[in-house]
Amino acid sequence: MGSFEFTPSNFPFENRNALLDDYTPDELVGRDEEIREYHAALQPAIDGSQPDNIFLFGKTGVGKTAATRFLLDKLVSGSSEYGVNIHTGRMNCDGLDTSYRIAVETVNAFRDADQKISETGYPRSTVYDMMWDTLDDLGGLIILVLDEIDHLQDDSLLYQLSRARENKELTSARVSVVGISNDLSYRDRLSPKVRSSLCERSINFPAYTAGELQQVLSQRESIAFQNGVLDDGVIPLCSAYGAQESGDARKALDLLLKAGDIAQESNASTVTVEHVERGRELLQREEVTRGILGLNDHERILLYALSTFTAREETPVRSRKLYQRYENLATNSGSDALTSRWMHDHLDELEMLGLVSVTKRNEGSSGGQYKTITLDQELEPVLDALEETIHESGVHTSVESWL
Ligand SMILES: Nc1ncnc2c1ncn2[C@@H]1O[C@H](COP(=O)(O)OP(=O)(O)OP(=O)(O)O)[C@@H](O)[C@H]1O
Repeated sequence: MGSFEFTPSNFPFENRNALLDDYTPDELVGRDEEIREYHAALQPAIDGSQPDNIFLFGKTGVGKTAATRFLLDKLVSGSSEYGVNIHTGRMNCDGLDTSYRIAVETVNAFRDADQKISETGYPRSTVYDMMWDTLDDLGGLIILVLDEIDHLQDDSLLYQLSRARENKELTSARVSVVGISNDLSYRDRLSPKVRSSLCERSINFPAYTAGELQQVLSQRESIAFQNGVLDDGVIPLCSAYGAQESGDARKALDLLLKAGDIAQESNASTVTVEHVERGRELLQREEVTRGILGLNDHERILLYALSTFTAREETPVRSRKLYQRYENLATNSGSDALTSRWMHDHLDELEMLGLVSVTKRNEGSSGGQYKTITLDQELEPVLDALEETIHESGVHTSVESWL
């Protein structure tokens, strides 16, 4: 047995942390147009006036948060240089999903440690009053960034903020809101008044192209890796996969990190395209397992039913046939099958998780519509993950006859 002592072994990395999600590079590449637009929208702040509210939208991993961090850091350092009073507060609405909680967080973000308030126990109007007082005490311009704003269950705070000056709640401070969302339908769900206020300036962050991802990854290469350790094809391949997977820079960076880790574990002398391919396989497996772990028993049985068709190369399968098999497996495992209506709703969820793909088809001259379904992942990792999670339900024994 080896000694298992820990000794530094950085190869192939120079600074592995530069590939982690919380790292913001000094310059952002591949987002010139969006950053120019965002910069212009924030420019009034440095001139001493209030910028419009800004709404940033685009799919996950396209640089919305990174661009915000980057520009607000520059704005705050500019404000001290030019003597303008600017404060910024950033909150993620994923953990703070009501106006009440955001208001408490806003109070606490700007108060000294001994003045912070508890998260519960006040009427909402009291919390709002404390928030107005806190903001007015700061004075000047306050930029509130609400990341994942679509998690906010009510729009009371957004509404109140849009009227705060008009209602004389704020007299010395002005607040601009930056809302960030990857839910493209969020804007349409807002009341017209809140929508027109929040979305005074909307900036779309499109998916990265493979070329833009190459710029992002090459910039990180120089910080994260030792000189010359990446084989030529590594960055183009990670970028191509990232572009294929919804143009997500996070995924492309994760893949580059995984390839580096695999090269390190196998004591290779360079990072190769084979390490990238192996890394991709492992990441896909992890993603499939994570998605399946979050499903309930019936969703897993449904996925199992679809896997049996996939194993026999009988996909795309019509929803009626899939439902029959799901019903069979559920009954055999001793649980009552849910309705076909349930199945249709949950197929949409499985599709959003990237596990299945659903296609609507027309019946032809009779004019009816039906759906066909295929598994959107490799069969083997899906079955592995299902088997890990489905033992107790009794489906496992009944499914084998179908495979
Ligand atoms: N143009 C870029 N240059 C360098 N790194 C980038 C760039 N765009 C994104 N990244 C990096 O990719 C990762 C994801 O980016 P970011 O968090 O900004 O995405 P997002 O659009 O806010 O996604 P989400 O909606 O999931 O929060 C981060 O690690 C970020 O540093």
